[in-house]
Amino acid sequence: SSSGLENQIFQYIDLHQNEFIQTLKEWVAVESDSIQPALRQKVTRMVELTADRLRDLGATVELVKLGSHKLPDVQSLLLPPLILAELGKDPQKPTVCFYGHVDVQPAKKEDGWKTDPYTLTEIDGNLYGRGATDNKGPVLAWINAVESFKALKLDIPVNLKFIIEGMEEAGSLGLEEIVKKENQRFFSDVDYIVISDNLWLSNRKPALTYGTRGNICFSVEVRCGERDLHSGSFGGIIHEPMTDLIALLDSLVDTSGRILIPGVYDDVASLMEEEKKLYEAIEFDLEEYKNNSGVKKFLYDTKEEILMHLWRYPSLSIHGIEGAFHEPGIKTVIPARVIGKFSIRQVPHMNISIGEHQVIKYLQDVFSKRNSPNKLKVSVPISAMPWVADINDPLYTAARRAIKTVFGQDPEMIRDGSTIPIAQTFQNITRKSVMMLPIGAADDAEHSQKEKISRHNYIQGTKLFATLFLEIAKLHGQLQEVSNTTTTN
Ligand SMILES: NCC(=O)N[C@@H](Cc1c[nH]cn1)C(=O)O
Ligand SMILES: [Zn+2]
Ligand SMILES: [Zn+2]
Repeated sequence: SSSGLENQIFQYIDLHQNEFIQTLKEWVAVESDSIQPALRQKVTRMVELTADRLRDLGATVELVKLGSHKLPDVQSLLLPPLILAELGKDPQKPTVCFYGHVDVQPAKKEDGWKTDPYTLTEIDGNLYGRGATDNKGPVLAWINAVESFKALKLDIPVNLKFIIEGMEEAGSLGLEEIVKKENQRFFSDVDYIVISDNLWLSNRKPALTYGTRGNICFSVEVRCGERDLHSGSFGGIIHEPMTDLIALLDSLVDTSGRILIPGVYDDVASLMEEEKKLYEAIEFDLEEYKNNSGVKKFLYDTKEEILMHLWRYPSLSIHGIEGAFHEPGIKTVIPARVIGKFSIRQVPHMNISIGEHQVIKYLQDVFSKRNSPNKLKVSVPISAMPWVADINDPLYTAARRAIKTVFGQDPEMIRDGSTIPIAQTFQNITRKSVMMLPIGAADDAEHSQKEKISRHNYIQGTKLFATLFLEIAKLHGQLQEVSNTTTTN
């Protein structure tokens, strides 16, 4: 149950919920899509808007330049700056660093959105819009929590640091380098790192996340010449790039979802009895999860198989083909150059460079059997490692307590099938405790056409973060007591 202090904060948050939603609306309105080069300025604008908000809280904000990156067919493109901010520097208090991103996946009304993706629209208690849950809503919930302490003139019981980026959806370009560079400075006094960039496993039951899959993204280019050709004039007499590419893509997975690339499963951690029991104990409504997807049948029928194939086995997804004619109507063309995009979600203990080599070799072998004179080029634009944390870390204890206070129930301890590129880097480089504390529900449709966060989750999520500050402070007090006792004995 909540304390008097918590009740005071919760009341403030409830009373100001429409203002919090208004700010989310303003943030969603910025088309901060980090994938499409033409929208890069909007990402930078979004980062600046976030920096303004942090300054309003009284934080010291540094905008770190990340340089530029090279995209195929595009002159080098400026990366949006990275926000490093801090609020409070009391040596008696623990320091919590929040990581989030304010860039979004691409979205167009024509993709099948019922509402304009960049106009946050409330329908039946749900706030629809691109970035509502991934990740603008959670970033703002954290900021709202801080703002609530400030507005009530309450002492924030922890020092806060913020690392907010604008390139997460494009693989967190430039971020790893900064984490390494800042390890002895920005991160030196950080005790805990909290990420809130994933979803619960259920539409209603809160969760705490201790692992994510990694990802290797591949681009496979097949080219026959410099320009597209008329299929009447050349169809039937040339090796078509698209035919080669479709054959290559079709050779990657079988109908049961098994990846066909030799060696891919070699390093996957073996399944121990104890781990198996973990999946059996998890509360997971398969029907609800299926309904959320809108898909009638999954590749597996049991909860245990589904969870294992989301969290502890790799998967291969084909995302798209650049250069293919995709508009409505018929265009009788043979595209000269097509680029297939797919990715492999990696799990412990798979290795990125081994995975890259296995895939490149396999594609070259399949291609060489086709006797095609076309040019094949395989590249790896981005990759990220899987991450698994120790759930016995005190940070998880604090979060469990905060969840119990706000939601009245214990969280489901989960892993996530998606990727937070920087999670493992944070853990490896800084050696600090890293935790993912989601506030979005399983039906939030991240990356999809009906992305949303519910009003309830956004507001309760704000309360959760405020409570987490208090729980971490309590925990730190206890930890100090323990270490004092140890030294005096
Ligand atoms: N909400 C986290 C998220 O969606 N992350 C992306 C990151 C990524 C991975 N590969 C390319 N981008 C995800 O797809 O998991
Ligand atoms: Zn995200
Ligand atoms: Zn995302």
